Amino acid sequence: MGKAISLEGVEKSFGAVSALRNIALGVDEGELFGLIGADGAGKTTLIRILCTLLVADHGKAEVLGLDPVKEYRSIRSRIGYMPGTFSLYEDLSVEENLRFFATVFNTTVEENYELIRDIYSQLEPFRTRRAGKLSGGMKQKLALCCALVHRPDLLLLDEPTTGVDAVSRREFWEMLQRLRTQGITIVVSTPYMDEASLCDRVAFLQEGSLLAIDTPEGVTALFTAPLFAVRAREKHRLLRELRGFEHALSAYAFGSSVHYADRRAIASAGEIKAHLQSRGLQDVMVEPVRPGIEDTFMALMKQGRGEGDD
Ligand SMILES: Nc1ncnc2c1ncn2[C@@H]1O[C@H](COP(=O)(O)OP(=O)(O)OP(=O)(O)O)[C@@H](O)[C@H]1O
Repeated sequence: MGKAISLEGVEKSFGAVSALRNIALGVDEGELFGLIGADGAGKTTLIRILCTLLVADHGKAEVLGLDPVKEYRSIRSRIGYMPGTFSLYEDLSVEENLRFFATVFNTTVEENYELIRDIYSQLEPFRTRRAGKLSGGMKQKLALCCALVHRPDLLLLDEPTTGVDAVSRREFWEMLQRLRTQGITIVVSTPYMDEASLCDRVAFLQEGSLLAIDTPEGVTALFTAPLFAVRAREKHRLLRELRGFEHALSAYAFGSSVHYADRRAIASAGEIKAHLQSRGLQDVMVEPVRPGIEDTFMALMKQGRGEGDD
């Protein structure tokens, strides 16, 4: 299988800020690839380099086998890009926006209708409505249609689900899964760690550095410490006590419980419970849990900040 994207030693700085440091990654054709990272991690910078809107300071980049500097025109005609902020014409209707993007790419909505039919059918009832008057979820769907209308080989989506409600978020990912089966390579950035598990592979970025790149299962396998879900009546105190426990590797709030990782190879729930009770905590419950992708990201972030097990 060919590579849709290949980066080696890519660097980008803005003044004193290193937005990307020594990035090496490859994305296979047909992959659904996630770029996961918090605000400021470098996701937007990376996507802008891939869609030829920014030039890297150093390193080698290839997009669809082409050079983003010398062959930016060819790349632009073969990619679909959805920026993080709403970029459509708010004064044009749904239908007019779509026709506009089709015309810019020398095609027609009819020519590639099959590709967008699923998504566009949900927008059809609002086709004469101005884009600016659509709900957040509907705006995202229209932006996706506009990015797809010329049947790109590579789709670059910058935080498409940020600020979108949970139902629209799920629907959006279902759309991406369907698009992948149509042979389109998709790179999608997100600050939501739970979305990582929906990708074929993910790259995890922190402060411009790549901390891990693997399948969701591969990332999860990096977490090897004994892990427990712990509850008690006073959650804040529980967190403090767990962090202060002499064997603690880490403890962080996780939904309604606290996930506690122990730095020893083997640790027992009974011992941790007894310790917390001896510290005066009430209604303590401790049970072993399997690490998920979010646990691994939390651990990688901690190591990335130099707070790893020392
Ligand atoms: N044009 C610019 N001028 C100066 N600094 C910039 C510029 N663009 C990005 N940065 C800085 O580079 C770093 C990476 O930013 P980037 O936008 O790529 O991160 P991100 O992961 O996309 O996060 P966000 O969700 O906030 O967009 C940040 O520290 C940001 O402030």
